[in-house]
Amino acid sequence: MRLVPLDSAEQVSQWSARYIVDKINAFKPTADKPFVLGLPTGGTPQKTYQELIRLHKAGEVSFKHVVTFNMDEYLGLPKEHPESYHTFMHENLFNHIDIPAENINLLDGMTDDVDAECERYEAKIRSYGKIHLFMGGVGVDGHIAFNEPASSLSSRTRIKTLTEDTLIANSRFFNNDVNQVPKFALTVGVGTLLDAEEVLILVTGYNKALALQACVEGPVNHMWTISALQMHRRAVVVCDEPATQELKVKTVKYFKQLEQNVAR
Ligand SMILES: O=P(O)(O)OC[C@H]1O[C@](O)(CO)[C@@H](O)[C@@H]1O
Repeated sequence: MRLVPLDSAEQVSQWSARYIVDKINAFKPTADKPFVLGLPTGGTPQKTYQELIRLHKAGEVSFKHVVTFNMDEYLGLPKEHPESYHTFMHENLFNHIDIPAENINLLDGMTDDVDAECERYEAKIRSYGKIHLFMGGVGVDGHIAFNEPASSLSSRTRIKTLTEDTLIANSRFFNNDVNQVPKFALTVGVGTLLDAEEVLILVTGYNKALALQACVEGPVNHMWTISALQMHRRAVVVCDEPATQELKVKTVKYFKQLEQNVAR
């Protein structure tokens, strides 16, 4: 695992956007060989999306030959709902870049056949071979995508019941009313994430400190599904200073030294 400890959330967004842009450009994507990018929603990646838009407008990157797969979607929210992840992604990124509509993939939260929808999504990912880079965040309960505590670490795309922690955390997007937050979501599995060539996780804020500790220092454990990253050959975790609060001083120091020496 590569941990990149930065000072602020601002730096995390700049670092991650630059990382993604460099990956896309180094890949030299074409119509026949698109770059396949996995994407999250939530508060954490919003500034990264703003920075990606800025870099796109500055002519530093094109998304013409980028195919995206979002990691999850609430069950029962129509696409047009202001808090659907479909709306979030269009407002925060897709409407501002040159990605063709047909290259955008999101789970259908209004499906009447959950199993078929999840299988369709997995098959669509397989049709591209693999996801080259999957960006994500982490929940306060350590979830990666919506893989809540006790999710199988080899799970595939499926329906999950959201935990109380997640409902409370996400109620800020639903008038602070926990009853308005959908109770279920469709989400890629931990196994789906681990299949990506590379996983990039953004962790910001003191409320994510325990999740970061579980990710970096804890045992691989289905109660903190973010810890499954320890099984991945190319996992990059970028965090701000408040998120490191629960890490050992020695751990942070070591990873900072690695970043200075750029030998991993
Ligand atoms: O960034 P936030 O809003 O804290 O959300 C944490 C994570 O939970 C999710 O909303 C659920 O998948 C992710 O999209 C996000 O990375």
